[in-house]
Amino acid sequence: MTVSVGGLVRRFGPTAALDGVSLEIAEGEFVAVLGPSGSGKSTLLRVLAGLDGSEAGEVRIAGRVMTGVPARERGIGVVFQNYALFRHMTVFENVAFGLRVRPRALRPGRAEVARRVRELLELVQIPELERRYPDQVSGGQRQRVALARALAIEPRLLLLDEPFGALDALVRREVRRWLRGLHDRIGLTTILVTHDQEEAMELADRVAVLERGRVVQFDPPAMLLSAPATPFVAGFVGEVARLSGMVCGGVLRFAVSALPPLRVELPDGPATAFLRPREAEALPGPGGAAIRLLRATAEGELRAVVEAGGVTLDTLLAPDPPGWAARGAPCRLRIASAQVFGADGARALARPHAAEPAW
Ligand SMILES: Nc1ncnc2c1ncn2[C@@H]1O[C@H](COP(=O)(O)OP(=O)(O)OP(=O)(O)O)[C@@H](O)[C@H]1O
Repeated sequence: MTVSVGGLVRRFGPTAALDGVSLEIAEGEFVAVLGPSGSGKSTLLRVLAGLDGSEAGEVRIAGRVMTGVPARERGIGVVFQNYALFRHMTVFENVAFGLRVRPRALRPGRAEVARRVRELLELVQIPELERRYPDQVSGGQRQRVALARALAIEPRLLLLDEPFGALDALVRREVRRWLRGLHDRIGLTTILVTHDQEEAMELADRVAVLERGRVVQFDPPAMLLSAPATPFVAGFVGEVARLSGMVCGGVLRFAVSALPPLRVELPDGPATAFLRPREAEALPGPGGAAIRLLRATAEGELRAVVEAGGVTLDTLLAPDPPGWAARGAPCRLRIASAQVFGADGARALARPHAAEPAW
C-alpha cells in the first residue's frame, strides 16, 4: 500500500505539531519516523490512522484520499505503546477482538475466527500461549500479541508507535529483528515511530527525521550518516561529538587546539564539525589530550573517552605499544574524517590535512 502525505498541518493552540509534512512511501517499504520528544511523530501516526484530524494537507493511502474516512475503515493495523492488551481477556480473545470489531458485513463466523487467530499466533510464534492472560506472559510476548491483534484485520499498512518501549534492550533487539522478518514475509508497508536511532537505522529502508513538526531528511539510514542534510540531523543520528572551529583557506582549525587541523572545501568562516567515535583515534604521547576512561563496546572493542581542552570525545585506541592506554595517560588525537557544516549551511567531509600522516 502506498502512503502519500502532502503538506500536513496539525496545530495545538500555538504549537504546530505538524508543520507542513510531506512524505511519499512506496508499497512494501519499511519507514521509520525518528525525532526528539515533541517533534510530532505520534501526531503524524495518529493523523495517518484517522485517530486525529489535520488543519491542512492530505493523506492518501493506496491512492485514496482519506479525508473523512473513519479509522476502522482505513484497513490499517495499529500498535501503540500504550495500546495495552485487554487484561480480562485471554491471548486468544485479544487477537480475536481485532476480527470481532470488524464491520458486520466483513465479520467472519466463529470457526473462521478461531482458525484465523491460531494462524496469527503461529505467525507471531506464540501458539502455545492462547489460553493465558496478558499478565501471564512476558513483555516481548505481549508485544507479539498486540501485533497479532493488529494484523488480524489483514492490514496492508502497519503503524507502530514506539512498540518496543517497554522491553529491555536484549528482548527489544530480538523482537525488532523478528518484526523486520515478518514485514518482509507478509509484504506489508510499515511505518514505525521511534526516538531510538539504533532501532530506526537497523530496521528501516528509509528514515524520516522530524524536527519541530517538519521532515528535515527522508533517506536510507546510510545516507543519514554519510550525507546528513542539516547540522540537526548530523547531531541527532548516531553517536557524535559536536565541535566548533574556523575555516580559513580550505583548512579547518578547531577551537580546541589539541585537535589536528583538517582539510575541507568550505568557504572561510565559522564552522561546526560532527565527529563519530570511529573517526577519531587516540595515540600515545603528549598532545594536549588525556585518557579519562577506557570502555569495552558491546562489539568487544576497546574505546577511550578522551578529554582535550575541556571537550570529551569517544575515540578508537591505537594498539601500539601494547598496554600504553591507561586511565590518565597523555595522548594525541588523529582524525580520519568529520562532517562539517559551514556558516552558510553547506556541508563537506573534512579529511586529514596534508601535514598529517594519512591512516
Ligand atoms: N492533544 C494535544 N494537545 C495539546 N498539545 C499536543 C497534543 N498532542 C500533541 N501535542 C503537542 O504537539 C507536539 C508534538 O507531539 P507528539 O506527541 O506528536 O510528539 P512526539 O514526537 O511523538 O513526542 P514523544 O517522542 O515525546 O512521544 C508537542 O509539542 C506536544 O506537546
